[in-house]
Amino acid sequence: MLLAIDCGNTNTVFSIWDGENFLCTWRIATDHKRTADEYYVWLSSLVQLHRLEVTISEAIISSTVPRVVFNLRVLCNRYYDCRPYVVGKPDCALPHAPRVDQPASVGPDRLVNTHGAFDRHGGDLIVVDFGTATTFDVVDSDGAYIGGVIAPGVNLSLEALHMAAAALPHVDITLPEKVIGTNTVACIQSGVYWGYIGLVEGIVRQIRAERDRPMKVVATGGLAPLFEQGTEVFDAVEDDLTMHGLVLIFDHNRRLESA
Ligand SMILES: Nc1ncnc2c1ncn2[C@@H]1O[C@H](COP(=O)(O)OP(=O)(O)O)[C@@H](O)[C@H]1O
Ligand SMILES: CC(C)(COP(=O)(O)O)[C@@H](O)C(=O)NCCC(=O)O
Ligand SMILES: [K+]
Repeated sequence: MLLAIDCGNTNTVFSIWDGENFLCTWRIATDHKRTADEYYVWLSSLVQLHRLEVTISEAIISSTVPRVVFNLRVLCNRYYDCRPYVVGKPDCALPHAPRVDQPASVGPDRLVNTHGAFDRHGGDLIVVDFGTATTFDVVDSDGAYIGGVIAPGVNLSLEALHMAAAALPHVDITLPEKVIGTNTVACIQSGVYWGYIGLVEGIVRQIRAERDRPMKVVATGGLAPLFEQGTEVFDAVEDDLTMHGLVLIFDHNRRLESA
């Protein structure tokens, strides 16, 4: 079975793929100080709790946080006796090479997302991922990542308002009932929610104009379903897009090795 690990700046997601299905998906806060032993204790107790029959013998990692990769590699070597593929490293091949100024500096999560989305939807896509940052990744007709947009994430924007303005509390994002807020919390929620809807719709419109062709929009990330309620701009919302991309990239490398 394959252990697929997607490490973002806020959360790290672990999924186990049995060749046909994901048996489980679990999240842990990203923390570069976490050791291989700590990951293993956490993972194996969840496996036990869910009474899963699991034998991990292969692994693939995508990480936007370079320092966590060392301990994740140790986890795979020590406890699962395997050498993981790490997306973005030279020994992990990609089916579609990115066409940008510095391919090596593209966030691996973005490359994984574009592979997952291209496989499901074909070319000329915009992939929107609501993570710590909100990213827009443009996929060409042949599946290559050709650039995109990085905007501050929803929770970062809320946190920045709270940090910079003495009278503004920390609030959580929700779908506001109205645009005009009648108290401080409602005003902030409206500004971030509808501001974000405007950001997403505006960027999508401008990307389509720049590319001058029809493009599908696929959204992913924990907050995608919330934003889907306020706009018609998404053609699909898929919470397993990154994991799907990781499985595809893993299979591609396996095929290359056995060829
Ligand atoms: N369902 C959700 N509801 C509210 N906030 C969420 C949800 N899912 C994720 N978040 C928040 O969105 C932010 C980005 O989360 P995540 O997608 O895990 O980011 P990353 O991939 O950068 O680690 C985090 O602040 C997280 O707490
Ligand atoms: C843009 C990101 C911070 C998004 O990370 P995330 O929100 O998933 O934690 C990450 O993809 C990254 O560090 N990218 C490197 C720069 C680039 O993609 O061009
Ligand atoms: K992201």
